[in-house]
Amino acid sequence: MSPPLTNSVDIHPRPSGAVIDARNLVKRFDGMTAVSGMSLTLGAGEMVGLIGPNGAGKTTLFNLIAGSLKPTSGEIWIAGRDVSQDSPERRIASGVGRTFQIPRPFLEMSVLDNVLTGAQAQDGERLITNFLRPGHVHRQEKAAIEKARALLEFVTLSGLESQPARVLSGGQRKLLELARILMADPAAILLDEPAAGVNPALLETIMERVTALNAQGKSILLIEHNMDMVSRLCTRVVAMALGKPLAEGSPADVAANPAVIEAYLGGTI
Ligand SMILES: Nc1ncnc2c1ncn2[C@@H]1O[C@H](COP(=O)(O)OP(=O)(O)OP(=O)(O)O)[C@@H](O)[C@H]1O
Repeated sequence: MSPPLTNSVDIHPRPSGAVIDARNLVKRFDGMTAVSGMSLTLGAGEMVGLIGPNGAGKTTLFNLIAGSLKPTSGEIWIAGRDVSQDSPERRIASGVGRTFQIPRPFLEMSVLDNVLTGAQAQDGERLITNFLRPGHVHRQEKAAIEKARALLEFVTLSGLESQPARVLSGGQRKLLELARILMADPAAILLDEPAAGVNPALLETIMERVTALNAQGKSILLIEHNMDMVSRLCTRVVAMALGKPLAEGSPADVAANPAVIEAYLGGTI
């Protein structure tokens, strides 16, 4: 069972056991506060929905967890370690992968090569190893290609591996991005609106693949406006508004919460 949601200060002085533990995060941009005291935990194997009206601060929270933004204050712990000052690359190595609302693959690169860009830096990228141990480097590259192919099969894009990524539809690009982040074997995955702009058939595929990943033990934090998807996938939902937690509970309870309804109707923003 995960610790309850709270926005009080310094409630977890020690590691909490959660895969992701965001503590009292604040992010100010010039003249505006996008996240203003947000805490949440993601437990091992959990799939949690993060909802809230436009501008609530959900994507900014993802950016803080993934490390593309540094918090004004507050802490981010991943797998029991304070990563607040770590680079995005180190956070990937710590086990967090994130997707974007609008994926930006390398359009002229093949689908397979796009997936390979998600591999953690390999020895082959170090000149000295290339020179001293070419056989080892070759085996690593072969293993990476096999893994990328298996992931393309998992996301149902195998038939397109040699095509340039520009031929993919919006939904297929989301699946490609999922395969790319899986190359780094993340324990926790942050999905930013996987349903947005995706046709219904591919949406089912995305939902199935996300369910399969969770069944494999991946912890998943899902930003999504599609409440049907959230209700089908998540057992716990956190609602935020104005950069803060607003409600937490089962999808049905949160959707019926008057403060959440009010926030969506524009009452609190
Ligand atoms: N780099 C930035 N500079 C200035 N303001 C920003 C920046 N990034 C986000 N904001 C502002 O922070 C607030 C929260 O934005 P954010 O994108 O996190 O919300 P969101 O909940 O993800 O919204 P949506 O559901 O529309 O994607 C918004 O008012 C936004 O304009």
